[in-house]
This record gives sequence, C-alpha cells and structure tokens, in this order.
Amino acid sequence: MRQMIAGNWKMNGTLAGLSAYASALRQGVEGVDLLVCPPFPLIRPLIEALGDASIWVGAQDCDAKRSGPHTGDVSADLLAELGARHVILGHSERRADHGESSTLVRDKARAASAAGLVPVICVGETEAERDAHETETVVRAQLAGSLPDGFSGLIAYEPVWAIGSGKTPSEDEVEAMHRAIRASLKKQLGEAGEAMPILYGGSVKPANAETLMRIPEVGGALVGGASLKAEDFLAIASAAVRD
Ligand SMILES: O=C(CO)COP(=O)(O)O
Repeated sequence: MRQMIAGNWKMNGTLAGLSAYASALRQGVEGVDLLVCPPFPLIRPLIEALGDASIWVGAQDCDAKRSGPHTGDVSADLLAELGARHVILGHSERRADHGESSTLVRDKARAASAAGLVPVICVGETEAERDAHETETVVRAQLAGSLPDGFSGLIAYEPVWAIGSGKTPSEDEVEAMHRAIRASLKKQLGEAGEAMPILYGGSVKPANAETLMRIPEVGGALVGGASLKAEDFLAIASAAVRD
C-alpha cells in the first residue's frame, strides 16, 4: 500500500513563503500520498497555491463542538468548507500545552468525522514513561481513550522524546510499537483496524527516512521540522514506499 507523508508545520510558515513552497511541492513525487498541515490561516491560501496538484491540505486541530460561543476555536465544519481534508488530533504538544485529554481527542475525532474530515490521531510516550517501561501501556490507553467507536482515519505514533530532538527509536523499537498499535486497533475496531495506516513521527529527516519507511507496519511519516523546507519534505517523500 502506498505510504502517506504528512507535514505538520506547527506554529510556523508565512503567507509570504507559500508560493515558493507550493511551486516546489507541485513537482511532486509519484505513488505517495502527500499532506501538508499549516496553521489555520494558511489553509485556504495553501490550497489555492497548490492548485490542481494532488496534494492534500489539512489542519492541526479542530474543536469538539460544531459551532457556538467558543472564542478562538475553529470548527471541523469550517475546516471542511475551506477545503481541508485531514485534521491532526491529540498531538502531544496539544496534550501538553493545552491539557487535552484522550476523551477530548475522541470528541474532536467525532466532530471531525461528522464534518467529513479524516482524523490523524497522535499517540506516544514521554521519555519518563519510556524509562519506566510503560510505553505500550501508555500508548494502548491513549488509543482506547482517543478513538471513537467505529473510528475511521489514521494513527500517528510519535514518541514525545523523539519530537524535535534528532533522536529516534531503533528500527526494532519502531516495529514493535507499530505491531502493538496494530494489535490494539484490531481489538478495538475489528476488521477496520487491520488496514488503518500507522504513521511514524519524531525527527524524520531525509537522512533516516528510507530506513524508517521500510519498517514493517510503518504506513508513512508525520514530519515536523523537515516539512518546512519543500526540498526536505520531497526528499522524505521520495523514500516512501510506492504502491
Ligand atoms: O511532532 C512532529 C510531527 O507532528 C515531529 O516533529 P519533528 O519532525 O520536528 O521531530
């Protein structure tokens, strides 16, 4: 199955820089699904800059409620109307910076699906949890709490300690965690859990992408820092597995 290479710009990117980025990306890479998730205000301009290129644009969060008096929040319905296709939910930075619980992530996933967006739900352990040998327990609990019944979307396994640190788990560790996540998905979702893509995220770079993307059960990458430069993002996409 072809892999998905997704870029999470986080709180980076400018309107001024969009057109150069989009034209570099428009050269594209065949046989790989590409997704870019810029900050909310850049979603529509990025879609327009990408034009007819088959590159998806997504958001980094949405609210759990459909509309109403929630100052500063953005609904899934509006994101869908803007042309976003995916939404990242439960990123560890939102879990940490905004105190988002798995229950809230689950409610957001429901709102996203109801609006026709594809949720990309993030899970992953902190360094302290890893040191305490709690990685699988933590990730299993995050999946159990964050995925609504009948969930349809993608999962991103992002060890918190690997994000922006230049450190990655070993190939065996990535494989073991992706297999553990697959087992949880099958248990929770039945048949739907068998083919659900599980992306790896955390210090994916052009230099390690080929190794990471060939690990069994890795369905693609969720890329932070390296997605900000179109050349690096495309180099990572070139390392992805084709269909
Ligand atoms: O958090 C990430 C993507 O969501 C990963 O970030 P880095 O690729 O910068 O480590």
